[in-house]
Amino acid sequence: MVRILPMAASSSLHLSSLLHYSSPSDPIQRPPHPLSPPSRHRRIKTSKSTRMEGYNITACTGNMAQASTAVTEENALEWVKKDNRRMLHVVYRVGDLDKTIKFYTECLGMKLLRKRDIPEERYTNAFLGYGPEDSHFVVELTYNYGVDKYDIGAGFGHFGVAVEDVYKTVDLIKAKGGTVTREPGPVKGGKTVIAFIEDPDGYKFELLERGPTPEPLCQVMLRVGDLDRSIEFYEKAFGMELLRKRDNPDYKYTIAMMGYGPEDKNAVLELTYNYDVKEYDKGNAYAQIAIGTDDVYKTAEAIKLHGGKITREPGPLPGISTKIAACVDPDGWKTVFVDNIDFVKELE
Ligand SMILES: C[C@@H](O)C(=O)SC[C@H](NC(=O)CC[C@H](N)C(=O)O)C(=O)NCC(=O)O
Repeated sequence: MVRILPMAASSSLHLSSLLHYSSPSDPIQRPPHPLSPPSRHRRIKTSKSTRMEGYNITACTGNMAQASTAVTEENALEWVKKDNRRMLHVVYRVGDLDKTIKFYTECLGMKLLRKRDIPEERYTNAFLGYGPEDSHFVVELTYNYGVDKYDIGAGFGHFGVAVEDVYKTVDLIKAKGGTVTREPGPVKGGKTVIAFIEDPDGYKFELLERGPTPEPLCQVMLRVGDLDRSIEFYEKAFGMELLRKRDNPDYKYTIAMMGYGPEDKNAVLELTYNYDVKEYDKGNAYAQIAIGTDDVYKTAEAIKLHGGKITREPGPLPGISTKIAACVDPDGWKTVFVDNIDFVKELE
């Protein structure tokens, strides 16, 4: 068994999760958006037509600087809400790609969408999900050669999968030898029928009983230390909506569903605050979510304006031309924004 140190994991993350973005550079005048974005964002824009005036405030001084900053912040907020955003995929590391692919396809009903091996960087990616990547939220598994075990930590919660019959799904998973950590039944303090299972690496999947849905892979649950701070960040810096907030005092937690459209049609980020828990160990297994944007440069500016920390300045990846920007939220959870046009070209 080989364990990797958090730092090693973090550097392999940069390579393995970013280098797969490769496509020709962004044209000056963009063609119509080829994605099928969520209902909220159907407007087609060009890079030039959305460019914001007064974005650079570094030349301003004194009161002027304050006035300019205020306007800029307003514009930034407006722009992130109008941007064509969608959760594209969630990236995490696994110790045995074939075992995980077998589990996700046979037990969870996902399809293997694509696989790519990067021998020079010693990793392989596999993309799996319930529909094509140009219109569905999917998982991006990373296998780093020779690394068969990771620490999932305590901050990562689970991935949510909507199924029509949780009991039947659990029976199937048991028959296939899968691990069920919470038997089917109504969620404590609520009515939704849920169950929890574990994949071969110990990542938890919550099965949620719902009617037919276009987006069965429906949640990424992360624990946060200050829910209001997180809600404000994801609203203002990321342009997400607070879709639902529910306090469960009997079980001492509050959840907030954040996303780019209604929960029944779009994958969402489920932020969980456990009373009095301010910090979590993040381990080295879970990596990040990727979100599509029409402009990584403005995305990064808006994140900075709202107190986010940019961990990779916006721009094309070296050697290839897909434009990305990366940041961490107030708890240190990472997100990569990917240029929408470049992302679609990658899939061609
Ligand atoms: C339907 C939707 O509201 C849920 O499924 S919430 C699931 C619920 N979440 C939590 O308890 C979060 C707090 C917990 N302390 C944590 O940090 O994970 C849950 O997991 N319920 C368990 C159950 O058995 O019902």
